[in-house]
Amino acid sequence: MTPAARAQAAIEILDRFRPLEAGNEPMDRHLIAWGRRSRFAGSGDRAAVADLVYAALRRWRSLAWPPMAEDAEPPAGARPRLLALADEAGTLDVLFSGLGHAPAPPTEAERAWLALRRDADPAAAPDPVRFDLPDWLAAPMRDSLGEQAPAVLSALGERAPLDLRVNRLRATPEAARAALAAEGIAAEPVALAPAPGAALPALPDALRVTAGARALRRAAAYLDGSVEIQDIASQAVAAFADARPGERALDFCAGGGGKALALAAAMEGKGEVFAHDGDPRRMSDLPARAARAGARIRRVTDPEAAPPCDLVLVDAPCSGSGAWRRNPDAKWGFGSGDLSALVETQAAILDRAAARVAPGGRLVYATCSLLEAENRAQAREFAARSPDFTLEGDMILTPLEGGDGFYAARFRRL
Ligand SMILES: C[S@@+](CC[C@H](N)C(=O)[O-])C[C@H]1O[C@@H](n2cnc3c(N)ncnc32)[C@H](O)[C@@H]1O
Repeated sequence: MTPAARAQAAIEILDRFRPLEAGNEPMDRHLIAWGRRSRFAGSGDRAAVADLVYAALRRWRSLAWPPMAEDAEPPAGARPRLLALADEAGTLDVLFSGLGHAPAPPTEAERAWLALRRDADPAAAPDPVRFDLPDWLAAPMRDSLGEQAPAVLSALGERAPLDLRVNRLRATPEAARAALAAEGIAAEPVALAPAPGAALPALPDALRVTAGARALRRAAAYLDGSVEIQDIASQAVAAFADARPGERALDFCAGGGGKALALAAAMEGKGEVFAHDGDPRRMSDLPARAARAGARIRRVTDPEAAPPCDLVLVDAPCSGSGAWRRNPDAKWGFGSGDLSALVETQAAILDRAAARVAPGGRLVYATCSLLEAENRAQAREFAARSPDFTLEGDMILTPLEGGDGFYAARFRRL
């Protein structure tokens, strides 16, 4: 497919998706359905179309701002968003050529709108537009992020990097980098960038892929468990939990097991790691992942059956707002009722998980959220109703530190 035909495909996919309407299927299902309908599209085409679609979804509202006239609606549908992206990238005439399967060239009215857009001050847009959020969410997000809000929310509009955690049970960082390089994948050491005066965990095993990302899942270093795909903020949460060799750890919301695997590596294969999830099907890939990583992880369906643990990690179900640059479709369907329901679920999970912590042990609560209600407010309320736990410290990460947005609080049981 030509770049222009890919742009046309992205417009058609987005127009089926309709981001601001309720009850949408996740975008990855739309992309899979398009791939099935479009046998002519190779893997490079599919990746390029997905990139365009996600780029538009991240900035769905600000890309269509400003409207042509003060009292007019912003332009509707995917075409103006793709026009705006192409205009920003300087590829308008290449992508909107009207030749072959390309979208039609910009009309006079569209060119006039793009000129207006180029001259507009983005900071003059209303907050939900400027921050690319559903209307109701702009105020809670601003309250949660304070003066960092504009920078953090603008960073959520960028493509996320691809980070790896070198699995010390299988390889050293040097050996993993060499193995990746032999297959054309460049990966450089990467660290969190703390704000002045802030202390964040060191991540000696973190790498960032700088070239060859598409070959990763076929690379020997990935297939033999030398590296795991894991964002640096997610790695920082595992490091913050401070799992040590010989301990007994329980990952209470293990999902696919990314954090359980990181805990097992930090424990150097010594001790016990249990994994639990409210939906055990979420852990179905874990045995294969653990075998590949050389880690022993025992799945438990009933967490009450697990013995008291030195460390219980609650990587709670949450808005995912810290990772919306990866899943921008999720933010458009996220409602205020969803937030209240999550906050309630998180509190119930914390109470249940706390009962599995041995005296003197740690409870780590984490979310990939940027919202205060799911983060510090949740941790404060747990501390207030749990006299046998003390809050040792917490950590707030945003994309400004270089990874996804995450929160983690560590409590110690008396
Ligand atoms: C943020 S995800 C976990 C991601 C995982 N720890 C990782 O690093 O890949 C949250 C998980 O919590 C699980 N969950 C939801 N409700 C739960 C509950 N009541 N008890 C335990 N787990 C629950 C979800 O099924 C989901 O897999």
